[in-house]
Amino acid sequence: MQTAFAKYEGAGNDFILIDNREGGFTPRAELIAALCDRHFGIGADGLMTLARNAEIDCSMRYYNADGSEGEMCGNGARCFALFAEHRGIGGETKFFDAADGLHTARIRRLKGTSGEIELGMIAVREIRTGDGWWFLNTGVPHYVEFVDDLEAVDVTGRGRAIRRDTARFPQGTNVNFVQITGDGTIRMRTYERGVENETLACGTGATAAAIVTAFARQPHTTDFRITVPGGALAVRFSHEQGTQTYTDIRLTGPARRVFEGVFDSENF
Ligand SMILES: N[C@H](CCC[C@H](N)C(=O)O)C(=O)O
Repeated sequence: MQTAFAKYEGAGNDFILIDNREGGFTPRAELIAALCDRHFGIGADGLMTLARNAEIDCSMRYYNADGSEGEMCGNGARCFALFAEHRGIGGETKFFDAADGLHTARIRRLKGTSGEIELGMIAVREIRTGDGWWFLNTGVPHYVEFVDDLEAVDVTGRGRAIRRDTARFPQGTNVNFVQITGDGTIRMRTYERGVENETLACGTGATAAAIVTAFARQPHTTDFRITVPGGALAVRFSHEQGTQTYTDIRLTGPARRVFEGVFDSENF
């Protein structure tokens, strides 16, 4: 069967988007893994489907490059909102759900096939702390550790070991290494669960890193600029001092359509 797709990226985190309003695409794990393969497929960190929703603009479902389902993807959801815009779905603010709950995304700027998208994230109400690490859920699980020299970190090696530490993190975890560069400015690198490698950016990871930086190091800062290998993201939120609750979390950053095409599932 022939299926139309579009390829998007957000700060170098790249995705295959499928408009599945007619329901013709069945998201089988092996097919998704084959499509995301960078040598034998289209190549992507993940795949998202857009489906109808009777109450809001549409529904997003996210699958990692290995075919596993993730509850949420911050960069993916910004690309998803731009994809919805390109398909004429919803207004300037899009309302959609992902497996972690309801989201809004505001299209802040459009230029050619690119845009700047501000995405509402689910609230964070709990941060676990261990010896030199923090763990929280910003839609998917994230481990955060501060480092002095980001370039020197073996992100893949250390990321893989922490990701597989199911005694501490039963559902596995994404792993973020964060270097603080100033008040409200950080740099980070992420090892992604489900991609099983370092990626160029991670939106839920940037959100987790900003919140942990505020929680552990900069209690009065609520607005962060985050530099990642693939670009820059911004995160801001509301916070009541002395609590672990972070609400009105907004992730802002770029999204871009790179190309469109058609694949034949029989070839995969
Ligand atoms: N790249 C994504 C995260 C994908 C989540 C996935 N790696 C998982 O934990 O299942 C982001 O921008 O937030």
